Amino acid sequence: MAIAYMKNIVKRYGTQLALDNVDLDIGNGEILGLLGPNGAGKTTLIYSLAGLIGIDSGEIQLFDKSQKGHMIEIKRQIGLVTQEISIFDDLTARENLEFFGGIYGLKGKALKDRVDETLEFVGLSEYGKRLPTKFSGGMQRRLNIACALVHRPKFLIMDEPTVGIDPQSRNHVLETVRRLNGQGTTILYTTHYIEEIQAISSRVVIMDQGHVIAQGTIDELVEKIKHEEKIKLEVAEPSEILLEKLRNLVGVKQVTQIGRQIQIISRVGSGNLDRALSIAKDAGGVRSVSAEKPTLEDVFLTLTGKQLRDGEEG
Ligand SMILES: Nc1ncnc2c1ncn2[C@@H]1O[C@H](COP(=O)(O)OP(=O)(O)OP(=O)(O)O)[C@@H](O)[C@H]1O
Repeated sequence: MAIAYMKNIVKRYGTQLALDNVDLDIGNGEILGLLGPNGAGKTTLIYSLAGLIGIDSGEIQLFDKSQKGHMIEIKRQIGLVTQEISIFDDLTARENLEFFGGIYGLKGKALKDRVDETLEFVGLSEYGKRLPTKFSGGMQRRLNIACALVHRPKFLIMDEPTVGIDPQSRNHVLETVRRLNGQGTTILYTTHYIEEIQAISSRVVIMDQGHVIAQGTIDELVEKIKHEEKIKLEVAEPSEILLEKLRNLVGVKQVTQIGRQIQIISRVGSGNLDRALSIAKDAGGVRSVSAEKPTLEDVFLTLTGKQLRDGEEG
């Protein structure tokens, strides 16, 4: 059963088409990983699903109800963790949660109990009386998540919740997502970190330029490019001429380079491993070579033509 359903969604900002006839179902109880390069339309999709921005056309349903006419009722069952940390610096962690719980109509003992539970859930019980300005980036992110959880939503939408945090806090966030899901919460999770998607998603949707271009389990997506292989070369002298020669080989779909490392996505059985090796030898020498099976990252690269973290640090 789908908990959320989007059909033919179109959203423009002026002349910029941000969502171009998007169809998407989110199944009850799944962790759906949403991947896409910068500007693909992920945040626009999330904001329209959460009812924060209007769409130009199409139909959105949540919990079997159309957004039109039922938004207040729907919003009570959604939690949204935004990319920017949206907490009050001059309120303690506990007061932040009391504020957000209050918005959802919680009060008295019910509110106190829920705040205690939520602080415990994100591992901040000992810090309830502290101001978030004294928190590390990871703790602030956890409080940000807690604020979206205090009313116990059935459906949690998370827009890059781990940006800029240390690995330990990231693991804590991922563990929180798993535990929530184990308790029955459906989660839509966007990130630029493919390893996070691999760690938690039951299904993945890849977007590019306002379109959903692929969806399925990780195995199903990798299956889509089973006719391709990944050749990795470490060359002595990388150059544009060398890259151009590799790109011109028949059957080659992608050539990317980072320093001396060159990665080639090529059709299986095209014989390009030997050809690439010989071209690279002539162009100054090869330090190492390997051929590997494609990964989710290669699916992304093949389908979008872009690295997942174009223009991003780390
Ligand atoms: N408020 C806005 N006004 C005008 N254009 C916008 C606005 N918000 C987004 N866009 C444009 O719409 C397109 C989709 O943007 P969106 O932020 O949804 O992408 P995204 O996949 O979330 O990107 P990122 O990974 O960088 O957050 C982009 O071309 C973006 O420049």
